[in-house]
Amino acid sequence: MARLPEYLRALHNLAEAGDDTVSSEGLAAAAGVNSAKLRKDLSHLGSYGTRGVGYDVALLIDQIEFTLGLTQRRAVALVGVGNLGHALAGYAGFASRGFRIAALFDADQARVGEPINGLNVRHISDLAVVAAAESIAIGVIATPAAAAQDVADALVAAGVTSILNFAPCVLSVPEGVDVRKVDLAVELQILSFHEHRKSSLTALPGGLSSPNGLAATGTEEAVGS
Ligand SMILES: NC(=O)c1ccc[n+]([C@@H]2O[C@H](COP(=O)([O-])OP(=O)(O)OC[C@H]3O[C@@H](n4cnc5c(N)ncnc54)[C@H](O)[C@@H]3O)[C@@H](O)[C@H]2O)c1
Repeated sequence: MARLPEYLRALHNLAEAGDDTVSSEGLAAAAGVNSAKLRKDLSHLGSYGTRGVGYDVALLIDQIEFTLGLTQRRAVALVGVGNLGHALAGYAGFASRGFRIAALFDADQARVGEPINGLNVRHISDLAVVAAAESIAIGVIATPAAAAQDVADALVAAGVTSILNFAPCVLSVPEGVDVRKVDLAVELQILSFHEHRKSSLTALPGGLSSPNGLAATGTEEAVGS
């Protein structure tokens, strides 16, 4: 499932470039996976491609969007319109990926009423009313960690059952509520680990460096997956 959004992004790029079909090798390279894995993934969707032709780009987009539930554009509420929240609220790319930022909330009265990307920031106390009116499906938390659990509780009370949490803390939510966490510091720490491992592989006992430049091979993981 985590690879499907990568295939979808690559397929949209191909469609924009005017490509009607793509080989499994071409799509695998564009999505950064190996082609055997891609063929196996797509076979689970019932998509096998045509020998010598490849996959129909538009059809595969439809199949992946259907599988990911993207045929319906989901409404997103963003809570916490500070530095990060401003950047997220102003990002135009969500719409083309199937999401509509439908409401912005903050607890700071000084921010309430501020227009960002066609929406006015609302006070967090309006969350329940707005969530019902806008059929909010996903809540994004971009508040300080100390406020995040209260915000998550308010989102759940307002009927939101999917939360994307940017605050560096663990949220406790009732069963049936899905939480995904994005933490760039964790990703940096993982890269730091790889850096550390590479330098210890090149270091010889006694603190000398390997003359052959022996190094670990590169790895790539999707941020947030
Ligand atoms: N996940 C990541 O990779 C990543 C990267 C940067 C920042 N962060 C985190 O994102 C969060 C926001 O960072 P920032 O730099 O934008 O902070 P910020 O202080 O600029 O903004 C936080 C906003 O949340 C609002 N807020 C506070 N309590 C609230 C509440 N109960 N309800 C609604 N709004 C409330 C504040 O008024 C403020 O506008 C922090 O938790 C930070 O650690 C995460």
